[in-house]
Amino acid sequence: MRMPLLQIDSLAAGYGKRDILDNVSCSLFAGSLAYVLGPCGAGKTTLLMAIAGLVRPKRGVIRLDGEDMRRKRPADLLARGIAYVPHNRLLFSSLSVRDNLLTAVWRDTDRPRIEEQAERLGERLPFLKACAHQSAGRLTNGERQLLAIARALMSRPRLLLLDDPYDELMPIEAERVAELGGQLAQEGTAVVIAQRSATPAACAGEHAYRLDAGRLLRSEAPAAAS
Ligand SMILES: Nc1ncnc2c1ncn2[C@@H]1O[C@H](COP(=O)(O)OP(=O)(O)OP(=O)(O)O)[C@@H](O)[C@H]1O
Repeated sequence: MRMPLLQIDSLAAGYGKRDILDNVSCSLFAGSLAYVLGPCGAGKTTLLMAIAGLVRPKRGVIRLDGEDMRRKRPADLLARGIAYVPHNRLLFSSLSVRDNLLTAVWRDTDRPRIEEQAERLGERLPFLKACAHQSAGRLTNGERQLLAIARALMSRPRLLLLDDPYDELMPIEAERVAELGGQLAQEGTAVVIAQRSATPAACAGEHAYRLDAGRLLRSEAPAAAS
């Protein structure tokens, strides 16, 4: 039987004594695109951060390729293929586009591989090359979001977690981000997109979950692009 890339069983997580996630279970296969929907404060960020090792689970198990990830540090999880793109993108506005991309590189020991990946991303997202020496602060919101995703892709993740990626984007920018998520999934990356509600940028036919009072429920597929 095919093993899920990510398997979450009975996960509880939160802050201090307060549980935000309660008994969350789901699984995700390589090459799938999943949406986690929920209103402000539902716990979407908490869930993605727990998967990325940035919030410690209180109970339950998170497995990657069947291996328990609970005690792994965020850097280990990154090395194992989990990349998280935060809600506010966390770019360095005064640094160039290229330098923002290279902030993803922790060790400079494999320069040809780093250059090769930066080149590949530049072919996929031409503005990365065209604006390489421009400061990230001068990019549009859509470009900033794509740069944040490209930075995460520098580590060639198998699981990409996008936290509210369509926030403050114009519809055409949101479509480009959605298109990139779809392409990555088709190429074999598992992509999770957390957002407040189904939007036109979210495509039909994908896995959709809803966070409700700390529980993760299967939801109707988000509306088709219009
Ligand atoms: N570091 C923290 N310490 C304490 N409480 C927190 C912390 N981070 C988030 N919370 C609380 O946890 C709850 C869930 O927050 P979370 O950011 O996971 O929700 P969300 O669904 O991502 O919301 P949004 O759509 O606004 O980003 C909220 O009540 C929030 O106030």
